[in-house]
Amino acid sequence: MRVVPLNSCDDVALWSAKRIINKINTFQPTPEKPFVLGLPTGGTPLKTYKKLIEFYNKGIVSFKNVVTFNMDEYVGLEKDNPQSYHYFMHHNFFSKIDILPENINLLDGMSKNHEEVCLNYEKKIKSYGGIHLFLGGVGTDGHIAFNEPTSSLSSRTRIKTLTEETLIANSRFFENDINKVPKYALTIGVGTLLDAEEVMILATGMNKAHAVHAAVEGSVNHLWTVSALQLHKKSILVCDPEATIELKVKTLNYFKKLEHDQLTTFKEV
Ligand SMILES: N[C@@H]1[C@@H](O)[C@H](O)[C@@H](COP(=O)(O)O)O[C@@H]1O
Repeated sequence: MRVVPLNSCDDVALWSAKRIINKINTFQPTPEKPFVLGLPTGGTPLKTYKKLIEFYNKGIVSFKNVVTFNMDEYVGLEKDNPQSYHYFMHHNFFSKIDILPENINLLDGMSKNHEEVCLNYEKKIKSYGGIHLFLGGVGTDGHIAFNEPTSSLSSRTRIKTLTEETLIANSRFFENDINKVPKYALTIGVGTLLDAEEVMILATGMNKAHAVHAAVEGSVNHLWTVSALQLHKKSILVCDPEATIELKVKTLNYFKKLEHDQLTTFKEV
């Protein structure tokens, strides 16, 4: 695992946006060979989306030949509900770039047949040959997407019941009323995430420190699904200083030195 300890959450946004852009531009996507990008919602990636939009406006990147798959969606929220992840993505990102509507994929939380929706999502990802880069955040309890503690580490896209901790954490988007937060969500599985060529998880703020510790220094286990990153060939965890406070000094220094050497020797993100 590569851990990238940066100086601020703004640096996390810039670094992650640059990495996405480098990946897309190096790939040189075409309509026949699109770049396939997995995307999250949440407060953490918002700044990355803003940076990507800035780079798009400057003509540094185009999303015309990019296909996206979002990680998850609440069950029972209409697409135009401001708390739905459909709304979040359109409002904060898709409406501000040149992505083609037919290239956007999100799970349908209003469907009558969740199983079929989830199965088709997996099939569609496969039909593109898999995801090139999956961007994600992490929950305070270490969940990735909505893979709550005890989710199978080989799970695929499916419906999940949200834990009380997640309901409480996400109630900030629902007038701080836990009863208004949907109890279920459709989510890609840990296995779906691990299939991506590269996984980049962002962690900012002190409330993510325990999750970062579990991901980097804990053992692989289903209570902290983010720890499954340890099984991935190319996973990157990009952190601000607050998110790394539970790491051992020795661990943190090792990764800081690696990144310093990377910058001075290879001059690349
Ligand atoms: N399903 C989402 C996750 O994908 C996200 O990573 C997490 C953390 O969100 P935030 O970045 O707002 O802390 O929240 C939700 O539970």
